[in-house]
Amino acid sequence: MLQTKIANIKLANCIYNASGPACSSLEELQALGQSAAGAILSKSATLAPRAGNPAPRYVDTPWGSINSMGLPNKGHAYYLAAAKELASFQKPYIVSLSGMSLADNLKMIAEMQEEENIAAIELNLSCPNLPGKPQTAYDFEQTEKVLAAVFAQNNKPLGVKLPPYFDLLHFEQMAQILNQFPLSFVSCINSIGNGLVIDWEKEETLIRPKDGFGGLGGDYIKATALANVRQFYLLLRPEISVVAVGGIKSGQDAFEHILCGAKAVQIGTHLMKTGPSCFAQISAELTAIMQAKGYQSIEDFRGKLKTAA
Ligand SMILES: C=Cc1c(C(=O)O)[nH]c(=O)[nH]c1=O
Repeated sequence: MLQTKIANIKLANCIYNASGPACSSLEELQALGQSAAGAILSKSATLAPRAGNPAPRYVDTPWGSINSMGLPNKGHAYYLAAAKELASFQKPYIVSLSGMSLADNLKMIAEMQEEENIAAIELNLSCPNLPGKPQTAYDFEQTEKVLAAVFAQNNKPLGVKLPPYFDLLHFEQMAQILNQFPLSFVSCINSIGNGLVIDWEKEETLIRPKDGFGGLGGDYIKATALANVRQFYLLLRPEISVVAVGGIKSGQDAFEHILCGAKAVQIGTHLMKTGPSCFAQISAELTAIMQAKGYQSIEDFRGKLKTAA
């Protein structure tokens, strides 16, 4: 019922984890392997390990979450080595990369090429929490330059993690760039950058880094995520799959993203809040909705959102 394909990668279940929450250590990745998730996606890696920002740097809120983690990770070699350990789960292992420079990204991508247990690379062009570093994907010229350099050397299935866009012209400009490259997928969206959540009783910010400014996830961002999924589904070549992430905590949320055109959906904040059992929860809810509507597979309704009459 829930099987899908991202480019030529088969997933038995179209629901898996978003990069970031609960996917930094081998133990966390193995827990994802043991769960109902259809794939395993790592925390974005840099060339060398990083400690990230001082805590509190991630906080759950009633409407979702706010984070300014600062890209803490165990370094790309760790996630490369993890590939062999995760092969026994027989589900695609995708490595997320977020190098501090184009040179770092190219070096990490080159080292990933020969590892057959890495199904794909998700190149993160949208980390909002590196002080002094703008989100690459908000700079269209730089994005084109990065993708040209990446595809001059990459032969593995590769997609990009995009930030949310809010201007219809930006969707068109970005799609025009992305359509030039042999991308396997785009993952929409990363957190909405630089939100601010306050504890009014203590009269202070919830998180410490960047004076409390951080990426928003969860209910706050679902409507924006749906819009980005829909726009890129309509504007990108059909060979480029759209993977949805943003505000998915139920089968209904997953159904809505697939209706907008998503080939697969990723779970971030809800995974942080409820743990890897969320994949079985959301899978069961989505299956029930599909059965109630008479759909056998996600292709029966994917992308078929109607505009109000
Ligand atoms: C890779 C860094 C990211 C981070 C982070 O490590 O601060 N948080 C996000 O919400 N999105 C990111 O892409």
